[in-house]
Amino acid sequence: MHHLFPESKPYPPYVIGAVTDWDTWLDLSDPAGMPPCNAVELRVDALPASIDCDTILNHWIWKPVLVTIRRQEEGAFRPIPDAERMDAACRLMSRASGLDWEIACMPQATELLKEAKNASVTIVASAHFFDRMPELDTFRRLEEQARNQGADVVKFAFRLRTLDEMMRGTEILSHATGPTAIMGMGPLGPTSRLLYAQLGSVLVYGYLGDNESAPGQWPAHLFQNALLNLEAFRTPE
Ligand SMILES: O=C1C[C@@](O)(C(=O)O)C[C@@H](O)[C@@H]1O
Repeated sequence: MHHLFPESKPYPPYVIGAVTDWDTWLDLSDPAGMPPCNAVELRVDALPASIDCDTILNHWIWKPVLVTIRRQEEGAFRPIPDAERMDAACRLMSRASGLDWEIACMPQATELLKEAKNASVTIVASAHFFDRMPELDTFRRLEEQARNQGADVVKFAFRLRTLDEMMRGTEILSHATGPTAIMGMGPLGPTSRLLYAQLGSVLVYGYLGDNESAPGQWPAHLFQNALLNLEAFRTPE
């Protein structure tokens, strides 16, 4: 399988287009569609329970896919028991380029993560704070834990309320010990995403279709255009 960063070149950041509805996913199977992103995140937990892994695999798309089956405590659209999440991740990994797994659940998923590694599937190890911005120590501890357990990318999403909190995000990036993606949620989320992209966040999440997958995202095409228009991200001749 393809690694999410085929050239081991995470900068400029990859725009991830999050998909939360089946019709948008089906539209992506048209190769002429050209979704405005580098990779598509399929939020399996946002699809109706009637859409099983076989159906998803039968309608796979041509863009690199990051599979996410979010746990309830970190914002799932519908609750999925852990065993079922693990099973679905294992099946979908046969076609995926990346797998998002919560740092809190990594210790129970060592086999799954080992299989992802063996299949060169990028492991995005994540933690989400929908109502607060934790202290820097919390992020450092989570990052260390995630990297020790095989994370390729460590990803944090957090609710931002103040400029101080937004700046704390920049410290996460400056202290990072490997590829890191961070993003703010809430009213300051959109601004933070562009700022963090410029400061080295390796993934920028926007949405495809009509619905955000988290508060504070931009439509993916706006991110893509914005990044292409920033001189910092132009490839030197
Ligand atoms: O974890 C993340 C990041 C995210 O929560 C965001 O804030 O853009 C969006 C989710 O779809 C994704 O799984």
